[in-house]
Amino acid sequence: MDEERTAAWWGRRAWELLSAVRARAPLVHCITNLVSMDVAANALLAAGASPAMVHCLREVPEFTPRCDAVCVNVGTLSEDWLPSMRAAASAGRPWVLDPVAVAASEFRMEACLSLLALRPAVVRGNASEILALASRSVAGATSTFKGADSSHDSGDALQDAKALAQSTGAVIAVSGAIDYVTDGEWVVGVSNGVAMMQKITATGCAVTALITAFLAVEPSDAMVAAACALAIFGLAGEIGMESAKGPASLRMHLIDALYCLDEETVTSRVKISLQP
Ligand SMILES: Nc1ncnc2c1ncn2[C@@H]1O[C@H](COP(=O)(O)OP(=O)(O)O)[C@@H](O)[C@H]1O
Ligand SMILES: Cc1ncsc1CCOP(=O)(O)O
Ligand SMILES: [Mg+2]
Repeated sequence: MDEERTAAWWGRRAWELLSAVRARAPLVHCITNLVSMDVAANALLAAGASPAMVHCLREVPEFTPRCDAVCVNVGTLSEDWLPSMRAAASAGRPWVLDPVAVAASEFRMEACLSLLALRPAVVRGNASEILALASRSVAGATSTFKGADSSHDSGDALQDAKALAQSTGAVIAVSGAIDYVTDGEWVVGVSNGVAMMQKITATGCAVTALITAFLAVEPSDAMVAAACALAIFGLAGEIGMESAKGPASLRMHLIDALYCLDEETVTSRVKISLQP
């Protein structure tokens, strides 16, 4: 990174990218899980993007090339959907992979490894998912099994995330209390967000969809797109939490906050920093 990326620089970039999403309304093709479809589509709409949940294989060759970016999420994977995911990932659009519960089964692990080979621009997972994926892609990495929720802190997965980025060429984003984003060389940390976000199902899936929208407007810098989307989503969670009584109302207030974010709030409250 040749320019000095201060906190103020990141705040301005986050605002520029959110503004670009609002101005351009990128069409985001999501093949995402059944749990997340509603919240991911609503998060994309609130941010200014245009979501389309399309998973029929026969539609992919016609539809995906018309989209600005693709989000592939294996949360409710089926044998029918995997060919659609592979076709959408191969359509030449920038795309993001969410390896939900990748260690749940050998079928899911093999599916994720085959998708990784199709070169996603970004992989966003929680720490347990990134550790599990790295354990099968990177020599020397180890993992313990868990489902869709993380049983690790994001920092636990940082070294494996760097190795995974180096071996795949993808930017790896590990979410958690601090979100880490790495291209295998540089690491940035994003400290926006509130712990209650883990108590709403599919917040991870929603932020992966948001990363896809940011990638659509910043395809040449996946690391900046991912870090800014994570910060914007976390900031919406912080503002939403000011009015929320629990997970259900946080879900509503987070989406409202995402819709209402303004320049002053974004530039003063985004917390992204280069990690040593
Ligand atoms: N302890 C935490 N503090 C603040 N934000 C968090 C925390 N845990 C998760 N988040 C945020 O919640 C969102 C979903 O992340 P996470 O729960 O790790 O994903 P997943 O739902 O895939 O397990 C991200 O935006 C992340 O930054
Ligand atoms: C609970 C669950 N089961 C299959 S997909 C899914 C949602 C996972 O969402 P997230 O990865 O954002 O926690
Ligand atoms: Mg997840």
